[in-house]
Amino acid sequence: MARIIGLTGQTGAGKTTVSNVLKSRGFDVINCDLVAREVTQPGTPCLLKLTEHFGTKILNDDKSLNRKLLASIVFQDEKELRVLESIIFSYIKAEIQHRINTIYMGNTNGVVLDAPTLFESGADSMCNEIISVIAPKHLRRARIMARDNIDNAAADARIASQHEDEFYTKRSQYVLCNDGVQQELIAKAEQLAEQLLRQR
Ligand SMILES: CC(C)(COP(=O)(O)OP(=O)(O)OC[C@H]1O[C@@H](n2cnc3c(N)ncnc32)[C@H](O)[C@@H]1O)[C@@H](O)C(=O)NCCC(=O)NCCS
Ligand SMILES: Nc1ncnc2c1ncn2[C@@H]1O[C@H](COP(=O)(O)OP(=O)(O)OP(=O)(O)O)[C@@H](O)[C@H]1O
Repeated sequence: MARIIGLTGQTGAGKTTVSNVLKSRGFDVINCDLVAREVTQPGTPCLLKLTEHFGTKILNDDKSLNRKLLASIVFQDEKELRVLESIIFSYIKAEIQHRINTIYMGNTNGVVLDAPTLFESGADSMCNEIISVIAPKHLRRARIMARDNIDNAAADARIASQHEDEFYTKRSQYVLCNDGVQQELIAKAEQLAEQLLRQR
């Protein structure tokens, strides 16, 4: 059985930065944002269910999901976000389980599930241990505005749909705070990787 390590935290906190360090130390990483994209490719049963609820307005001309439009709907309206999650989470979890069963059967230091909605989706139950990355809200806002080219309102809407620090920290064995320069987070992640490798 592969060792499964959950990696979670708020948008812009620094999960990808940490998962890149863990990858460089021999851990395999499943990026659940990318899994969510895969399960909503054109023609998939998940995308069909989403259009049944949200309408075909969420599709681009080439039948792919208009992510920006869906984001503008669900991050403004908690009820719609819950509907999206009630449809998509089961597909995401099935794909994660499939990858763990088929791809990571072999030699691995561990599989990292990089998932902003690790607890909300129930994927935390697949994990042996959990790392949270936290950072002050104003830093997260600035980071995602720059990274995703979104305005203040869109950044705040996304942030507001997530939880406060304590939600993540009290459910995690390891907490990394990313309130300094990125190199500091990388150093903390390197240290944690050492610790995880020692515990193998
Ligand atoms: C709403 C969608 C279409 C917006 O797509 P978009 O390309 O604009 O953003 P992307 O997927 O890159 O997500 C960016 C960030 O938004 C945050 N976010 C995404 N989904 C959620 C959610 N359900 N609740 C809170 N925050 C979320 C995360 O921090 C994520 O890293 C997309 O985020 C989505 O399908 N979300 C539901 C699935 C999900 O929970 N994915 C997270 C992986 S488990
Ligand atoms: N300490 C830091 N100082 C400056 N920029 C940072 C720092 N940490 C991360 N960043 C940058 O902020 C952005 C968000 O970081 P990252 O992508 O690692 O967050 P995330 O937790 O994966 O976010 P999301 O859940 O939105 O995908 C990235 O562009 C990253 O390069």
